[in-house]
Order: sequence, then structure tokens, then C-alpha cells
Amino acid sequence: MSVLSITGLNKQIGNHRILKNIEFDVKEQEIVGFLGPNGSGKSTTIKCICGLYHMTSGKILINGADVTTKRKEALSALGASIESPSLYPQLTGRDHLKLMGRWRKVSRERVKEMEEYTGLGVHLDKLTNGYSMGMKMRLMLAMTLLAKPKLIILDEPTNGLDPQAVFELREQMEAIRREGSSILFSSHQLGEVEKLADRVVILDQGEKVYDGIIPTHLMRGLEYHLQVSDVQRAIEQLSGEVGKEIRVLEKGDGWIALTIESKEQFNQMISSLQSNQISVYDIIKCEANLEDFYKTIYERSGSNDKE
Ligand SMILES: Nc1ncnc2c1ncn2[C@@H]1O[C@H](COP(=O)(O)OP(=O)(O)OP(=O)(O)O)[C@@H](O)[C@H]1O
Repeated sequence: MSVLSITGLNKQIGNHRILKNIEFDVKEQEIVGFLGPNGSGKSTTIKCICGLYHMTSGKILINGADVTTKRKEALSALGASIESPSLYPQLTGRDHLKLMGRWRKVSRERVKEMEEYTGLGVHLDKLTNGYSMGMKMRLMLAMTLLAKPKLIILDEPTNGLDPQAVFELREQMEAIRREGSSILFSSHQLGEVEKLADRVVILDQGEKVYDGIIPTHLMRGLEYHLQVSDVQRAIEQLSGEVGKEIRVLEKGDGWIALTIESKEQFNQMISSLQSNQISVYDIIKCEANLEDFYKTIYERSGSNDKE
């Protein structure tokens, strides 16, 4: 079952159609990256999911419950950190967890568990106005997780975090998944999304322009371009044996492109070509990444032609 299901979501404010027929879902234990340039409609979508905005039309189900008609049930399955980190500067970390615990009606034991989870130690009893971004993020995550929601929404969770804190966040997101929750997170940090998400949904000017996995050949360093003596035989030899998504490159002169997923596969590819007397004249390891993918998507959706 989908933990989040959005169908035909439209949002109009005045004459401005902010969201145009958005549809996507998030499955159990999935981590989905929510991307798009400034003003593309990510926050508006998130606010509709959280019941903070009325939709003009459409349907949003959280864990099977309709956000409009079964609001309480739907929102009880949701934990969201949408204007992160929005903390009260004059309260301590522990105060925040206690307050949230009372509000979400969770046991004292669970609050204690999440106090531990923050890893904040003595800082838990200090005012949050002295916290670093990483500390704030850990507290926000603990507050979001307190009621064990099925769906967790994080708005730009990597914002302002240093590489170590991003690494920790990644570990925490994996742990959240293991405990049975799903995550939808928005971000502008494409490199991070590439590392964190199973799948991405991309909006552009209020429309969904992509929903799917990040193609392997667009991940950093996985695609190789090879110049070989016999393209046809090289493809026959390598297809199904090593490499994936083998294709002939238009630049001519015997160039093919293929995805290699490990060093072993790389070695296997070379020995397979050599043992079949196919010479390799040149090899280029491509540094394509999600940013390239992003550009491709926008070009395909014609966003540059729109106003
Ligand atoms: N309350 C509002 N009234 C009028 N227009 C709004 C309102 N809220 C958002 N918009 C418009 O809707 C569009 C989408 O905004 P939204 O904040 O959802 O984009 P976003 O993808 O989250 O952008 P960012 O990455 O900058 O956070 C923008 O053009 C914005 O100006």
C-alpha cells in the first residue's frame, strides 16, 4: 500500500495556478526526493499534504486516510518538519520533546527514547538558541519521529548542515526506513538527493515533470565511454554479460557507452573484449550526475520556453 497517494492535485490562488494536476505516491519504507527550482510548487504541495492549505481539487491519502475527510486520522500518520528548524529559542531541547510528546499524546517512555535518540547529551537541557544547525536538525528529527509516523516529510533537511551532519542525517534516514516509515524530502542539494533518495519526483512551474529512479548511468562515475575496433561485436559480446544500457554514441568512430557497477565488472568487460580480439583504443569515465539529469528533464519539459 502507498503511504502517501496524491491524485489530481490542483491549487489556485487568485488567477495563479500554482499546482497543476499533481499525481505521485510514496510507498512503504521508500525515501523519495522532491525536487524542483524555486517557485516550482514543492512547499505548496507539502502544505497541502500537511493539511495547511486547502486544495482547489484533488485527493491526498496518508496511510489510506483522506486528508480532507479524515483529517485527524490522516495527520496522525504524519510527522513533518516543514520550516526547519523552527524551534523556540527560549526552550531547551528536552522542553521541545516534552511539549511535542504531550501534543501527540505519546508515552513518557517514548519521549525518553527520543531524548536518547537525539544524542544531544548535556545539550538537551540547554536553550536551543545556542544549538548548531546539526543539533537543531537532530532535535527536529526526534520531534518528527516521536509519534512513530508512517510518513515523514522533511523540507530541505540538508540546508545549512556541514558534511558530517549530512552524513549523520543519511544514517538517520536509513534507520527511520528500517523502523518502517517512509520519507518524502525536498531539497536543492542535488548531490545529496542522489545519495539519499530511492526515487525522485521533480516539479517545474507547478507540474510534475519526472517521477522515477535516478538512472544509473547518470550517477557519478558509473558510465564509461569506450572506443572499440568493432562496435557491433563489442555490443554482442557485452550485452547481458557485463554492463547495462549499452548504446552506440553518435560521435562515431566506434564509440559505445555502457554502465559499469563495480571494478570486477570493469575487469570482466576488458578481458571479454580482449579475448574476442576486440581492441579498446580509448576509455573515458564520465562524471555525469543528477545535475545533468535535472537539466535534461527541464529541456525535455520545455521549461526554458515557458514564461
Ligand atoms: N500564499 C500564496 N499566495 C500567492 N502565491 C503563492 C502563495 N504561496 C506560494 N505562491 C506561489 O506559488 C508558487 C510556488 O511556490 P512554492 O513556495 O510552493 O515553491 P517551492 O518549489 O517550494 O519554492 P522554493 O524552492 O523556493 O521553496 C510560486 O510562484 C509562489 O510565488
